[in-house]
Amino acid sequence: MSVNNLAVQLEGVGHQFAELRALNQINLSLPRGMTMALLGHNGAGKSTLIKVILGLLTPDSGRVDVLGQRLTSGKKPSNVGYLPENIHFYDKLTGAEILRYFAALKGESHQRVAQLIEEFGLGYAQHKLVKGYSKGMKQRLGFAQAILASPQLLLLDEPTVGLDPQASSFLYQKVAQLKRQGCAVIICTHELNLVESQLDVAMMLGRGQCLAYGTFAELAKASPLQVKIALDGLAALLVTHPYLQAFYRQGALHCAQSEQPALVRYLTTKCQRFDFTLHLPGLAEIYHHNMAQMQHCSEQGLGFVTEPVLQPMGV
Ligand SMILES: Nc1ncnc2c1ncn2[C@@H]1O[C@H](COP(=O)(O)OP(=O)(O)OP(=O)(O)O)[C@@H](O)[C@H]1O
Repeated sequence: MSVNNLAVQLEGVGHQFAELRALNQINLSLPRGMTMALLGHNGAGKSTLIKVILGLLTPDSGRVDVLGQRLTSGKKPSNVGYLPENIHFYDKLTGAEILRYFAALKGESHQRVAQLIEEFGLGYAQHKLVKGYSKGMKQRLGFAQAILASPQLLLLDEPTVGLDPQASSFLYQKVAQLKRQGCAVIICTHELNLVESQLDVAMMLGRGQCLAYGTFAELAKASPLQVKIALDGLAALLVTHPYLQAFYRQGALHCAQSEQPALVRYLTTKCQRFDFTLHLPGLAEIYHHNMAQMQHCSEQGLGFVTEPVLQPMGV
Protein backbone atom coordinates (compact mmCIF):
# COMPACT_ATOMS: atom_id res chain seq x y z
CA MET A 1 0.00 0.00 0.00
CA SER A 2 1.23 3.47 -0.93
CA VAL A 3 2.43 5.56 2.02
CA ASN A 4 0.00 8.31 0.90
CA ASN A 5 -2.91 5.99 1.57
CA LEU A 6 -1.85 5.51 5.15
CA ALA A 7 -3.26 7.66 7.93
CA VAL A 8 -0.77 6.37 10.50
CA GLN A 9 2.47 4.49 10.04
CA LEU A 10 4.54 3.51 13.04
CA GLU A 11 7.78 1.60 12.84
CA GLY A 12 9.52 0.22 15.90
CA VAL A 13 8.03 2.81 18.23
CA GLY A 14 9.23 2.53 21.82
CA HIS A 15 9.07 4.72 24.88
CA GLN A 16 10.44 4.49 28.39
CA PHE A 17 9.18 6.31 31.49
CA ALA A 18 12.02 5.95 34.03
CA GLU A 19 12.16 2.17 34.72
CA LEU A 20 8.98 1.42 32.80
CA ARG A 21 8.94 0.36 29.15
CA ALA A 22 5.54 1.89 28.27
CA LEU A 23 5.78 1.09 24.54
CA ASN A 24 7.97 -1.53 22.94
CA GLN A 25 8.55 -2.01 19.19
CA ILE A 26 5.10 -0.95 18.03
CA ASN A 27 4.45 -1.25 14.29
CA LEU A 28 1.27 -0.10 12.61
CA SER A 29 0.08 0.77 9.11
CA LEU A 30 -3.45 2.14 9.32
CA PRO A 31 -5.01 3.04 5.96
CA ARG A 32 -7.20 6.13 5.53
CA GLY A 33 -10.91 5.48 5.94
CA MET A 34 -10.40 2.62 8.41
CA THR A 35 -11.40 2.29 12.04
CA MET A 36 -8.97 0.74 14.49
CA ALA A 37 -9.92 -0.28 18.01
CA LEU A 38 -6.99 0.17 20.37
CA LEU A 39 -7.48 -2.29 23.21
CA GLY A 40 -5.55 -3.25 26.31
CA HIS A 41 -5.61 -3.48 30.09
CA ASN A 42 -5.15 -0.46 32.35
CA GLY A 43 -1.61 0.76 31.93
CA ALA A 44 -1.07 -1.19 28.67
CA GLY A 45 0.20 1.93 26.87
CA LYS A 46 -2.88 3.00 24.89
CA SER A 47 -2.91 6.65 25.97
CA THR A 48 0.86 6.81 25.55
CA LEU A 49 0.47 5.57 21.97
CA ILE A 50 -2.27 8.12 21.29
CA LYS A 51 0.01 10.88 22.63
CA VAL A 52 2.76 9.70 20.30
CA ILE A 53 0.40 9.86 17.29
CA LEU A 54 -0.79 13.32 18.34
CA GLY A 55 2.81 14.52 18.56
CA LEU A 56 2.36 15.31 22.27
CA LEU A 57 5.04 12.81 23.20
CA THR A 58 8.21 12.10 21.25
CA PRO A 59 9.02 8.39 21.52
CA ASP A 60 12.61 7.53 22.32
CA SER A 61 12.80 5.10 19.41
CA GLY A 62 11.07 4.42 16.11
CA ARG A 63 9.44 6.38 13.31
CA VAL A 64 6.04 8.05 13.35
CA ASP A 65 4.26 9.21 10.18
CA VAL A 66 0.81 10.76 10.41
CA LEU A 67 -1.13 11.63 7.24
CA GLY A 68 2.08 11.52 5.29
CA GLN A 69 4.00 13.83 7.66
CA ARG A 70 7.03 12.56 9.58
CA LEU A 71 6.69 13.61 13.23
CA THR A 72 9.96 14.80 14.61
CA SER A 73 10.47 16.15 18.10
CA GLY A 74 7.77 18.68 19.02
CA LYS A 75 6.02 18.52 15.62
CA LYS A 76 2.24 18.19 15.74
CA PRO A 77 0.34 16.67 12.82
CA SER A 78 -2.37 18.72 11.13
CA ASN A 79 -5.89 17.54 10.18
CA VAL A 80 -6.15 15.42 13.31
CA GLY A 81 -9.15 15.52 15.66
CA TYR A 82 -8.95 14.33 19.26
CA LEU A 83 -11.52 13.55 21.90
CA PRO A 84 -9.64 13.00 25.17
CA GLU A 85 -10.87 10.76 27.95
CA ASN A 86 -12.92 12.70 30.55
CA ILE A 87 -13.05 15.90 28.56
CA HIS A 88 -13.20 19.13 30.60
CA PHE A 89 -14.21 22.52 29.30
CA TYR A 90 -14.02 25.92 30.90
CA ASP A 91 -17.47 25.68 32.43
CA LYS A 92 -18.29 29.38 32.63
CA LEU A 93 -18.76 29.43 28.85
CA THR A 94 -21.80 28.22 26.96
CA GLY A 95 -21.65 25.30 24.53
CA ALA A 96 -21.84 27.65 21.55
CA GLU A 97 -19.06 29.87 22.95
CA ILE A 98 -16.81 26.86 23.44
CA LEU A 99 -17.31 25.66 19.89
CA ARG A 100 -16.77 29.20 18.53
CA TYR A 101 -13.55 29.42 20.51
CA PHE A 102 -12.24 26.19 18.96
CA ALA A 103 -13.54 27.29 15.55
CA ALA A 104 -11.47 30.46 15.82
CA LEU A 105 -8.37 28.42 16.74
CA LYS A 106 -8.91 26.07 13.80
CA GLY A 107 -9.95 28.71 11.27
CA GLU A 108 -13.52 27.42 11.00
CA SER A 109 -16.61 29.59 10.50
CA HIS A 110 -19.53 30.34 12.84
CA GLN A 111 -21.68 28.68 10.21
CA ARG A 112 -19.82 25.40 10.75
CA VAL A 113 -20.39 25.76 14.51
CA ALA A 114 -24.13 26.29 13.97
CA GLN A 115 -24.24 23.25 11.69
CA LEU A 116 -22.56 21.03 14.30
CA ILE A 117 -24.79 22.32 17.12
CA GLU A 118 -27.79 21.38 15.03
CA GLU A 119 -26.36 18.00 13.96
CA PHE A 120 -25.38 17.06 17.51
CA GLY A 121 -28.78 18.00 18.94
CA LEU A 122 -27.30 20.66 21.20
CA GLY A 123 -29.47 23.51 19.93
CA TYR A 124 -31.67 23.63 23.03
CA ALA A 125 -28.60 23.92 25.30
CA GLN A 126 -26.24 25.99 23.18
CA HIS A 127 -26.69 29.15 25.26
CA LYS A 128 -26.49 27.36 28.62
CA LEU A 129 -23.28 27.30 30.65
CA VAL A 130 -21.35 24.04 30.19
CA LYS A 131 -21.34 23.80 34.00
CA GLY A 132 -24.94 22.61 33.73
CA TYR A 133 -24.30 20.04 30.97
CA SER A 134 -24.73 16.34 31.64
CA LYS A 135 -21.86 13.89 30.90
CA GLY A 136 -23.53 12.94 27.60
CA MET A 137 -23.96 16.58 26.56
CA LYS A 138 -20.30 17.33 27.36
CA GLN A 139 -19.27 14.30 25.36
CA ARG A 140 -21.35 15.46 22.37
CA LEU A 141 -19.73 18.88 22.66
CA GLY A 142 -16.30 17.26 22.87
CA PHE A 143 -16.99 15.13 19.84
CA ALA A 144 -18.26 18.16 17.89
CA GLN A 145 -15.02 19.96 18.84
CA ALA A 146 -12.97 16.98 17.64
CA ILE A 147 -14.55 16.92 14.18
CA LEU A 148 -14.97 20.70 13.79
CA ALA A 149 -12.21 21.00 11.20
CA SER A 150 -13.22 17.84 9.27
CA PRO A 151 -10.15 15.82 10.32
CA GLN A 152 -8.59 13.09 8.23
CA LEU A 153 -7.58 11.25 11.38
CA LEU A 154 -9.73 11.11 14.50
CA LEU A 155 -8.53 9.79 17.85
CA LEU A 156 -11.18 8.93 20.41
CA ASP A 157 -10.10 8.00 23.94
CA GLU A 158 -12.89 6.15 25.77
CA PRO A 159 -15.58 7.99 23.79
CA THR A 160 -18.61 6.09 25.09
CA VAL A 161 -17.88 5.92 28.83
CA GLY A 162 -20.93 7.21 30.69
CA LEU A 163 -23.02 7.55 27.54
CA ASP A 164 -26.49 6.02 27.32
CA PRO A 165 -27.04 3.48 24.49
CA GLN A 166 -28.71 6.08 22.28
CA ALA A 167 -25.82 8.53 22.67
CA SER A 168 -23.25 5.75 22.00
CA SER A 169 -25.13 4.73 18.89
CA PHE A 170 -25.22 8.37 17.72
CA LEU A 171 -21.46 8.63 18.22
CA TYR A 172 -20.78 5.49 16.20
CA GLN A 173 -23.11 6.69 13.43
CA LYS A 174 -20.99 9.83 13.17
CA VAL A 175 -17.84 7.70 13.13
CA ALA A 176 -19.25 5.66 10.23
CA GLN A 177 -20.11 8.87 8.36
CA LEU A 178 -16.57 10.24 8.84
CA LYS A 179 -15.10 6.94 7.66
CA ARG A 180 -17.14 7.14 4.46
CA GLN A 181 -15.52 10.53 3.90
CA GLY A 182 -12.08 8.90 4.16
CA CYS A 183 -11.25 9.76 7.78
CA ALA A 184 -9.28 7.12 9.70
CA VAL A 185 -10.47 6.61 13.26
CA ILE A 186 -8.64 5.18 16.28
CA ILE A 187 -10.90 4.30 19.18
CA CYS A 188 -9.29 3.50 22.48
CA THR A 189 -11.86 1.65 24.58
CA HIS A 190 -12.61 -1.02 27.17
CA GLU A 191 -16.17 -1.39 25.82
CA LEU A 192 -15.43 -4.40 23.62
CA ASN A 193 -19.02 -5.36 22.85
CA LEU A 194 -19.82 -1.87 21.63
CA VAL A 195 -16.78 -1.48 19.41
CA GLU A 196 -16.87 -5.00 17.92
CA SER A 197 -19.25 -4.16 15.08
CA GLN A 198 -17.52 -0.84 14.32
CA LEU A 199 -13.91 -1.84 13.82
CA ASP A 200 -12.02 -2.70 10.65
CA VAL A 201 -8.92 -3.69 12.58
CA ALA A 202 -7.96 -3.99 16.24
CA MET A 203 -4.66 -3.71 18.04
CA MET A 204 -4.36 -5.40 21.41
CA LEU A 205 -1.67 -3.98 23.65
CA GLY A 206 -0.31 -5.73 26.72
CA ARG A 207 2.36 -4.14 28.92
CA GLY A 208 3.50 -1.90 26.12
CA GLN A 209 3.68 -4.63 23.47
CA CYS A 210 1.45 -5.42 20.54
CA LEU A 211 -0.06 -8.82 21.37
CA ALA A 212 -2.34 -9.04 18.36
CA TYR A 213 -3.29 -6.99 15.33
CA GLY A 214 -5.67 -7.62 12.46
CA THR A 215 -9.24 -7.62 11.26
CA PHE A 216 -11.77 -9.28 13.50
CA ALA A 217 -11.82 -12.36 11.23
CA GLU A 218 -8.00 -12.55 11.27
CA LEU A 219 -7.86 -12.23 15.05
CA ALA A 220 -10.54 -14.90 15.45
CA LYS A 221 -8.76 -17.23 13.03
CA ALA A 222 -5.41 -16.76 14.74
CA SER A 223 -6.85 -17.58 18.15
CA PRO A 224 -7.29 -21.21 19.24
CA LEU A 225 -10.76 -20.38 20.58
CA GLN A 226 -13.44 -22.87 19.58
CA VAL A 227 -16.72 -22.47 17.74
CA LYS A 228 -19.82 -23.51 19.67
CA ILE A 229 -22.78 -25.07 17.87
CA ALA A 230 -26.05 -25.16 19.81
CA LEU A 231 -29.08 -27.17 18.79
CA ASP A 232 -32.12 -28.73 20.43
CA GLY A 233 -32.44 -32.49 20.95
CA LEU A 234 -28.70 -32.99 21.02
CA ALA A 235 -28.81 -35.91 23.49
CA ALA A 236 -30.87 -38.03 21.05
CA LEU A 237 -28.68 -37.00 18.13
CA LEU A 238 -25.54 -38.17 19.95
CA VAL A 239 -27.07 -41.66 20.22
CA THR A 240 -27.99 -41.92 16.53
CA HIS A 241 -24.78 -40.20 15.34
CA PRO A 242 -21.89 -41.25 17.66
CA TYR A 243 -19.47 -39.29 15.41
CA LEU A 244 -20.71 -36.13 17.17
CA GLN A 245 -19.78 -37.37 20.65
CA ALA A 246 -16.18 -36.23 20.28
CA PHE A 247 -17.42 -32.65 19.89
CA TYR A 248 -19.88 -32.71 22.79
CA ARG A 249 -19.26 -30.62 25.90
CA GLN A 250 -21.60 -28.85 28.31
CA GLY A 251 -24.80 -29.24 26.30
CA ALA A 252 -23.39 -28.13 22.93
CA LEU A 253 -20.94 -29.10 20.19
CA HIS A 254 -17.53 -27.46 20.22
CA CYS A 255 -14.91 -27.60 17.50
CA ALA A 256 -11.78 -25.86 16.27
CA GLN A 257 -12.52 -23.11 13.72
CA SER A 258 -10.83 -25.24 11.04
CA GLU A 259 -13.24 -28.13 11.78
CA GLN A 260 -16.37 -25.99 11.56
CA PRO A 261 -17.15 -26.44 7.82
CA ALA A 262 -16.92 -30.24 8.07
CA LEU A 263 -19.06 -30.37 11.21
CA VAL A 264 -21.71 -28.10 9.70
CA ARG A 265 -21.71 -30.26 6.56
CA TYR A 266 -22.17 -33.38 8.70
CA LEU A 267 -25.11 -31.82 10.57
CA THR A 268 -26.88 -30.70 7.41
CA THR A 269 -26.23 -33.75 5.22
CA LYS A 270 -26.01 -36.74 7.60
CA CYS A 271 -28.34 -35.49 10.32
CA GLN A 272 -30.62 -33.30 8.17
CA ARG A 273 -30.44 -30.61 10.86
CA PHE A 274 -30.48 -26.97 9.85
CA ASP A 275 -31.83 -25.46 13.06
CA PHE A 276 -28.53 -24.90 14.86
CA THR A 277 -26.87 -21.71 16.03
CA LEU A 278 -23.19 -20.98 15.48
CA HIS A 279 -21.38 -19.00 18.16
CA LEU A 280 -18.05 -17.71 16.85
CA PRO A 281 -15.53 -16.29 19.33
CA GLY A 282 -16.35 -12.64 20.01
CA LEU A 283 -13.93 -9.76 20.39
CA ALA A 284 -14.19 -9.95 24.18
CA GLU A 285 -13.26 -13.65 24.19
CA ILE A 286 -10.32 -13.07 21.84
CA TYR A 287 -9.18 -10.17 24.00
CA HIS A 288 -9.38 -12.19 27.23
CA HIS A 289 -7.54 -15.07 25.59
CA ASN A 290 -4.65 -12.78 24.56
CA MET A 291 -4.46 -11.17 27.98
CA ALA A 292 -4.50 -14.59 29.71
CA GLN A 293 -1.76 -15.81 27.38
CA MET A 294 0.37 -12.78 28.23
CA GLN A 295 -0.18 -13.42 31.94
CA HIS A 296 0.67 -17.09 31.53
CA CYS A 297 3.92 -16.32 29.66
CA SER A 298 4.81 -13.85 32.38
CA GLU A 299 4.15 -16.34 35.20
CA GLN A 300 6.17 -19.02 33.42
CA GLY A 301 9.06 -16.59 33.07
CA LEU A 302 8.82 -16.92 29.29
CA GLY A 303 8.62 -13.18 28.69
CA PHE A 304 5.67 -11.76 26.83
CA VAL A 305 4.63 -12.62 23.34
CA THR A 306 7.14 -10.52 21.49
CA GLU A 307 5.50 -10.59 18.07
CA PRO A 308 1.89 -9.73 17.36
CA VAL A 309 -0.29 -12.67 16.31
CA LEU A 310 -0.47 -11.03 12.90
CA GLN A 311 1.95 -8.61 11.38
CA PRO A 312 0.49 -5.13 10.96
CA MET A 313 -0.68 -4.61 7.40
CA GLY A 314 1.94 -3.44 4.98
CA VAL A 315 4.85 -3.91 7.38
N1 LIG B 1 4.14 10.74 32.26
C1 LIG B 1 4.34 9.53 32.75
N2 LIG B 1 5.36 9.30 33.61
C2 LIG B 1 5.60 8.07 34.09
N3 LIG B 1 4.87 6.99 33.79
C3 LIG B 1 3.83 7.15 32.96
C4 LIG B 1 3.53 8.44 32.40
N4 LIG B 1 2.44 8.29 31.60
C5 LIG B 1 2.10 6.99 31.66
N5 LIG B 1 2.93 6.31 32.46
C6 LIG B 1 2.90 4.87 32.72
O1 LIG B 1 2.97 4.21 31.47
C7 LIG B 1 2.13 3.06 31.47
C8 LIG B 1 1.15 3.17 30.32
O2 LIG B 1 0.23 4.21 30.62
P1 LIG B 1 -0.97 4.58 29.69
O3 LIG B 1 -1.66 5.77 30.29
O4 LIG B 1 -0.49 4.71 28.29
O5 LIG B 1 -1.90 3.30 29.81
P2 LIG B 1 -3.36 3.03 29.24
O6 LIG B 1 -3.29 1.78 28.45
O7 LIG B 1 -3.87 4.24 28.56
O8 LIG B 1 -4.17 2.76 30.59
P3 LIG B 1 -5.70 3.07 30.99
O9 LIG B 1 -6.55 2.05 30.31
O10 LIG B 1 -5.66 2.86 32.47
O11 LIG B 1 -6.03 4.48 30.60
C9 LIG B 1 1.46 3.02 32.83
O12 LIG B 1 2.20 2.11 33.66
C10 LIG B 1 1.59 4.43 33.35
O13 LIG B 1 1.67 4.45 34.77
